[in-house]
Amino acid sequence: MEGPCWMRSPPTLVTVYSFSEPSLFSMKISKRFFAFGILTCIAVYVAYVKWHLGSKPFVGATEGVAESRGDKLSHQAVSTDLSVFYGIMFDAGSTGTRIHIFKFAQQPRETPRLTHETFKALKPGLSAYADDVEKSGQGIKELLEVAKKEVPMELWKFTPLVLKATAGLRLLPGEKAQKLLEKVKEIFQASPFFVRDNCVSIMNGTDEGEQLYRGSFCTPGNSSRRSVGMLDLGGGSTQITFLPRAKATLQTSPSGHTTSFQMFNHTYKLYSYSYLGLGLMSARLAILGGVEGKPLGEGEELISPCLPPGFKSEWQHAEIVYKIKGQKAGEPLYESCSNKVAKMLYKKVHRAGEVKDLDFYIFSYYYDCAAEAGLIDKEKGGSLTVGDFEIAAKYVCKTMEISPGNNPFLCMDLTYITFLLQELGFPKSQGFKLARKIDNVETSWALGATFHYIDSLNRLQY
Ligand SMILES: O=c1[nH]cnc2c1ncn2[C@@H]1O[C@H](COP(=O)(O)OP(=O)(O)O)[C@@H](O)[C@H]1O
Ligand SMILES: [Ca+2]
Repeated sequence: MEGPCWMRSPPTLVTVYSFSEPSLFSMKISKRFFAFGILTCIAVYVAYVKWHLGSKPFVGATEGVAESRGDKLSHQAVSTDLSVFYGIMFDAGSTGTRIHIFKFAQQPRETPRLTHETFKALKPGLSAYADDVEKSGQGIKELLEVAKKEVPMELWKFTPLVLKATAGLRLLPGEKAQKLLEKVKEIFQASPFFVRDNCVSIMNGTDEGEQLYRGSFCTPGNSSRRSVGMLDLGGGSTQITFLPRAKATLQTSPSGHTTSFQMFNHTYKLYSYSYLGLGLMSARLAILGGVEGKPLGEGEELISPCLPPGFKSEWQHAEIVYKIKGQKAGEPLYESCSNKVAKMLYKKVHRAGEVKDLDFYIFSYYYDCAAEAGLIDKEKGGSLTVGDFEIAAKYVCKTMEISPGNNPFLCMDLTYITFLLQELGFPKSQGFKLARKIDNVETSWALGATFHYIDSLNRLQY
């Protein structure tokens, strides 16, 4: 990537006081002020030169080691002045907790570049421990061990450690979510990494989309292909984020659907919205007719036209086990399922007219379901249209009329995706790119959020 991944804010301006009618008193004062002013100017100048020439990422990382061994990317610019620093981001998602350890390299007078990512994921998500907070710490500690192995010991205390939670914790009662976050904070504070008071939080949905977008600028080698839009289908929520070309899109968007952020000294005005409860696992529950956080009564079961006829099983979601059942054979599965899905989605999603003219990347469960249905390669990803999802949904539902197969939810999931994409405003002919990794970096909001966090530390410093 040629351009900077984030821009440093200029040094703060210093207000200069002047005295128009000098008296003896004011002369004394002004002498003191003059001396003070000179000292202030020198301090500001030194800070500015340090900022401008050193261009170091943040106070802790100025101690970063000079890199001489290097990895693939840092070899391109081997220099004794190359400083290396790290950032650790925990993604506490609704279905799992993941650690992203980002390694950055920075040449003097240049902005930092991402050179490597280490990624590890654990299941279930943090929200699964809502009633057993003590147990939630085990996974976090395990993932921290990965960070200790990855980050050189001398950089631990300069490496920021952050956890951001998404839909799983958003859907929990506030008090339960808070207890889980406090437990994580306790573990973080006992760790050897750089931890601030705001190190754990629940991220709002618009931010989630924004950080995903921000991160797309920062993957290595991404100068030529700035993606225009992104769709993320998580377990609890789904996000749509794009950079509108038409002014009308921003003007006619419902409130809360737009945001703006600064990057490359430029303000980006984004359309970004997150639908809580429309992530794939939450959608399954809604399609089945269940209610989030509410167990079924004695002898109750959820009967769905999207499950294979005659199928009977149990399904666990957010620590609740539901008895589930398919309907009796009758109407073709795809038709009955699509009626149910259409009702579930009715008036829940805002249709932004412009999306049909833009290019979109789609991630997470869009990717997983497409791979499971054999529509794309599991490793390499690929390109698909809304129509491809529909054809696959029809095919999978048809085969389920005969046998449930390996994944009895696949008919429901593919039908849901087909309808969700159309509700969001995409025509059947719309093509999407599906990628799990771009240049060996996980496509997730974690990278953008790490840049943003380190940038905010920089701003605090100056
Ligand atoms: O870092 C990542 N890279 C690629 N896919 C990810 C990453 N993190 C989560 N996912 C995908 O996100 C989906 C699960 O969503 P998640 O648990 O994050 O729910 P949420 O975003 O609604 O809280 C799965 O399809 C999983 O493969
Ligand atoms: Ca997620």
